Amino acid sequence: MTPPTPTPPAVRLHDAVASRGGRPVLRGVDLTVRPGEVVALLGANGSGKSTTVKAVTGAVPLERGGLELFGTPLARFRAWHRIGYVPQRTTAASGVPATVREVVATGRLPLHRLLPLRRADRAAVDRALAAVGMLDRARDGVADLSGGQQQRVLIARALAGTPDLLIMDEPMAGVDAASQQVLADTLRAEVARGAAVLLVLHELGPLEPLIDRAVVLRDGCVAHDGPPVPNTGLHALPGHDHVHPHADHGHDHERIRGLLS
Ligand SMILES: Nc1ncnc2c1ncn2[C@@H]1O[C@H](COP(=O)(O)OP(=O)(O)OP(=O)(O)O)[C@@H](O)[C@H]1O
Repeated sequence: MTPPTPTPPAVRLHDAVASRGGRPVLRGVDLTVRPGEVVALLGANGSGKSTTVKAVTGAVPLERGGLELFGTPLARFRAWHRIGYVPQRTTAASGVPATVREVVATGRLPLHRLLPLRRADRAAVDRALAAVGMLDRARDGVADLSGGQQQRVLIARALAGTPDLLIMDEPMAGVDAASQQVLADTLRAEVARGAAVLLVLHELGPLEPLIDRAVVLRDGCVAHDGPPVPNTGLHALPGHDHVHPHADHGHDHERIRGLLS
């Protein structure tokens, strides 16, 4: 009997080299995210985190190396509806004359193209709004929301497409503690249904128990790829009692703490 074909990773970025504004930014990045896995991309300002996730969405071209999404090379990949992307927070939403529901409904566009929303689409939009606690604001204009609320709307837009890969660039930035907990619960549900999650973070915060792997960038290179590291500011939460299987790698931890400072 032939053994079952293993499920390919949701993301396989290998030896990625990319420039921005004519300057080299990624200098050989390897990054793999498997279904059901939550990977945090960490590193100092300017280390290349946003550029890496933009490369994963095909928005930043690679000069060397390769990208496969769900086992398909980027050049042949068409299943963009399988990916939900929440960009780094901007103020771009102010001035957009759309309601919360309209913005979240655009997350269904890749699935139903330009056809009118069907009942299943409307239900998915409602579910996504409820997941981020914004169902009661569905009719409000996005321009009238606070920055943190706009961020939740963008997260709901990504969730509405029930993606197999969810990519979020600093989803916690400017989000209060209660909303961070809402996001943590939402991500837990996404992972439970088998989604892969790639997060750009500065601190793990309430997401810490969900993170399977931390990838730390330094100057466009991967400086660490493994379990999240205690006491780096990532795990320095009160009451943190998570025990790591690699907790004996004291020297590694010292080194990684240095990388993040
Ligand atoms: N559109 C752009 N044009 C030119 N240079 C850019 C552009 N975007 C990013 N860069 C440069 O690329 C480098 C990496 O930026 P990137 O946004 O990937 O870093 P980051 O790790 O996400 O940083 P942060 O934590 O500050 O968000 C920086 O030196 C930045 O100045």
